[in-house]
Amino acid sequence: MWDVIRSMCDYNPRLTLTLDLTPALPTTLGVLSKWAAESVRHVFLPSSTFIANTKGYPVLPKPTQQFIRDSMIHQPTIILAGVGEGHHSRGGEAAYTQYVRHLEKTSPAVQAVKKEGTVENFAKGYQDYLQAPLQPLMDNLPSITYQTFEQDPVKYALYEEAMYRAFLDHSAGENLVVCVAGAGRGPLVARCFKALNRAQREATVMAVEKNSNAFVTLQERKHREWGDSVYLIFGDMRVIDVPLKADILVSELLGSFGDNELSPECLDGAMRFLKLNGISIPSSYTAHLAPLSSSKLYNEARSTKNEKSLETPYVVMFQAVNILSGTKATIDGRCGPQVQECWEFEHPRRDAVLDARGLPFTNSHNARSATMRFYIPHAGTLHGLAGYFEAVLYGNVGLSIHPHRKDQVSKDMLSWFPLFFPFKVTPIPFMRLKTALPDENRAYRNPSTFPVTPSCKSRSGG
Ligand SMILES: C[S@@+](CC[C@H](N)C(=O)[O-])C[C@H]1O[C@@H](n2cnc3c(N)ncnc32)[C@H](O)[C@@H]1O
Repeated sequence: MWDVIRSMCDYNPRLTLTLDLTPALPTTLGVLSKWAAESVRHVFLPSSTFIANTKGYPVLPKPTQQFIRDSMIHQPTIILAGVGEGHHSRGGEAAYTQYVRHLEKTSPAVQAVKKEGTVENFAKGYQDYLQAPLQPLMDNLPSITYQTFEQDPVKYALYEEAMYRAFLDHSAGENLVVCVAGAGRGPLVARCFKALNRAQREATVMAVEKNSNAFVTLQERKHREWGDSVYLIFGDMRVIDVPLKADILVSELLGSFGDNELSPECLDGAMRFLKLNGISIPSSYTAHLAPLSSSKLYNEARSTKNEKSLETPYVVMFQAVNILSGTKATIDGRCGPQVQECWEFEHPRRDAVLDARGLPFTNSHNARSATMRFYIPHAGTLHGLAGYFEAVLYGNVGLSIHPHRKDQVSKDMLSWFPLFFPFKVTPIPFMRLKTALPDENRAYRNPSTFPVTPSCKSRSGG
């Protein structure tokens, strides 16, 4: 019914919902998650929905408690009714209000926003805010963007750990050569020296950067901090030459969807800097997708009035969204898990065919496509896809924004929000239980078969 009304109103952003919690909630909470993707402004909560606890105070049944806690992230107005009707011996207006406040305070989502150092706290004010992804190859990033990157302690700690472990895998007497490709203002160079110090290894470090503004900071840091232990090389890694071949190439050219800041293309050029048995940090990265319902994000994408606004991905800190797919793969193997991997890039490419300069002849090896089949357990409307990435830096040290694995791999990492790929076609309603994505929504790189073309400003709330 809601879908019919909002479709008739052409998704007018002034249309909002009030949920009436008078009837008992369904026992399967998955059915309710769809409301997370809608503009629920009010929740109507009559005293008759409450039950009495052992001391006679009004409390809510467990499923309703969880639903209210989850909904608190959207800051709905809770309308209490019938609080003077004497349904509970220890009732009264204050008891009901205090209980609702308690649910708000103990809501994990609200607590995460209040806790310093969490992504949710860092992203305050950026929830569901659409940003164009960065294009660090085409654009020279301003200093303020590098400053935002550098606020992420987790990313740099993991890079340091990866370098440290890679250094330990070389013997102490070796004079290593490390190349930091795309060094920005130098945070990875600084971490490289920390890792060398921890591992008690010696290395010559080269830092390559094509952004003249960032290069000035590198020069200043060389002068003040690093001295002759660093060679600074200005230019595009796809064309320049470096004085030494490296054992380890360190880069951070990753986008929220893995390759969308053109890491594969840039690293193809930089592989010339590596010794035959040299390694890359990261060694690989994968892109992941899930079907997404969010009338808020869909409306935001449409509202820019730009013809291409529904043909471009956006970096977004998701809040009012619902992933439509089921959390597990189906037993018969027909449908994969809730979030599925679509493709991978590895560095260095062992199978590469290269020209005399060590560069690939074409870029066709970086083209990717994928077909995925998702299990959709509950009816809902598909507005687009959620995109995530994971990267292996070295060994079992990695980076991840995959919703199920990020906390194990790189908890509280701030650098990347997910991507939202809106669908240009009218939102697709799923009425049946088992549905796969329609065929025309498969290919990522081909604008004619996929309503989204990758354009690459910001990766997170910066
Ligand atoms: C995402 S930033 C990371 C910077 C830095 N490593 C950090 O972690 O703060 C990527 C950097 O790579 C540089 N870059 C991108 N493509 C490049 C290329 N082809 N050659 C040289 N530098 C490049 C950009 O200018 C930018 O400074």
